Amino acid sequence: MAAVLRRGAKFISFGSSQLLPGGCKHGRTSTLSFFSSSNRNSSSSSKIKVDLDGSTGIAVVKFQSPPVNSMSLDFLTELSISLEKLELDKSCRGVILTSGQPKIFSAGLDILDMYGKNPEHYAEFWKSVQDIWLKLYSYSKITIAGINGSCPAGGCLMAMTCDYRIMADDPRYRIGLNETQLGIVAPFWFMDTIVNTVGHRTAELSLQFGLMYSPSDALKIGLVDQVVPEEKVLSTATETMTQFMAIPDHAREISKSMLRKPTVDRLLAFRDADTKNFVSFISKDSIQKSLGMYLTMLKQRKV
Ligand SMILES: CCCCC/C=C/C(=O)SCCNC(=O)CCNC(=O)[C@H](O)C(C)(C)COP(=O)(O)OP(=O)(O)OC[C@H]1O[C@@H](n2cnc3c(N)ncnc32)[C@H](O)[C@@H]1OP(=O)(O)O
Repeated sequence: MAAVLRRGAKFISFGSSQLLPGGCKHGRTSTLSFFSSSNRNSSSSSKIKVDLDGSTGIAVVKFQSPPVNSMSLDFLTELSISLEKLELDKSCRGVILTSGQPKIFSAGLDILDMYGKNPEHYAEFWKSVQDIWLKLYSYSKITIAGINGSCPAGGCLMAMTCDYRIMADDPRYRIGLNETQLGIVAPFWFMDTIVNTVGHRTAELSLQFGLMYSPSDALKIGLVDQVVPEEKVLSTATETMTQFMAIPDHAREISKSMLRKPTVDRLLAFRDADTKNFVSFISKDSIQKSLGMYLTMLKQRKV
């Protein structure tokens, strides 16, 4: 247990010194608004803001769940609904996922949804994690992640489901699947996703050590496709989207589907077993204790 905490503490101490600037303040806000005009269609639920430009067919989906865009059940549900609407909208051809929170793309799965709850809650939460992965990994439209901040664990998984990843060139930011550092194990479909992205050998090292990469290292191993100055993340994503859009949709879509279908089918085939595994694993006293200590450490490391 102490070893788990020490490993976790190492990541966290890297986090406080390298990932984030001092004095970072987080506001907790909630908004609900909707407007539409001839070419732009914006909607905003409390955690997800969608801005669809009808003239380009590009939708920007912005995470706005302070403080760190952690993927709670509510966040995942709202994101799933937004993505479903966009997929059905014929005027949308591509989606850019990015963050409206400074310095964070997403802190990954919300640990509070995996800690101190009952088995029914864990099952519901896990199904919503599976659902967002299934939706994004088999999404028919073009998806680009504009990674404008740190991106651990579930945040990295979400970015890896996209067709292309552009990361802000800030050496304090990190991206990777750090689960082992928390004393937990990424499920097989997280593993499949990183293997498909960076290759088997790199994924082996990455997963066992729970490595978190700087933008330049992530570029070297192919975890991200491009690193640009932070202020250019969105414009580069839009330019890249235009290049994808130059390809006939049906040919691109079928190619994507053929490449990804075996991985998607594997989770579909074992979805119930995967949920049971998660519930049983996360309910273990030792795992709950590790997560509790990790949460305490996150809170204590504040300056
Ligand atoms: C068994 C099956 C395996 C399932 C696979 C699991 C996948 C996962 O995604 S697990 C989650 C892994 N995520 C992390 O390890 C990230 C942890 N967070 C951080 O390292 C940092 O918070 C940060 C780098 C993302 C941002 O740092 P900073 O801007 O300094 O913000 P704070 O650390 O002060 O955090 C603010 C606030 O948010 C709480 N928090 C952070 N991450 C999470 C999270 N993933 N879930 C829930 N809550 C989180 C943190 O505790 C602070 O709370 P308060 O003290 O109440 O403000």
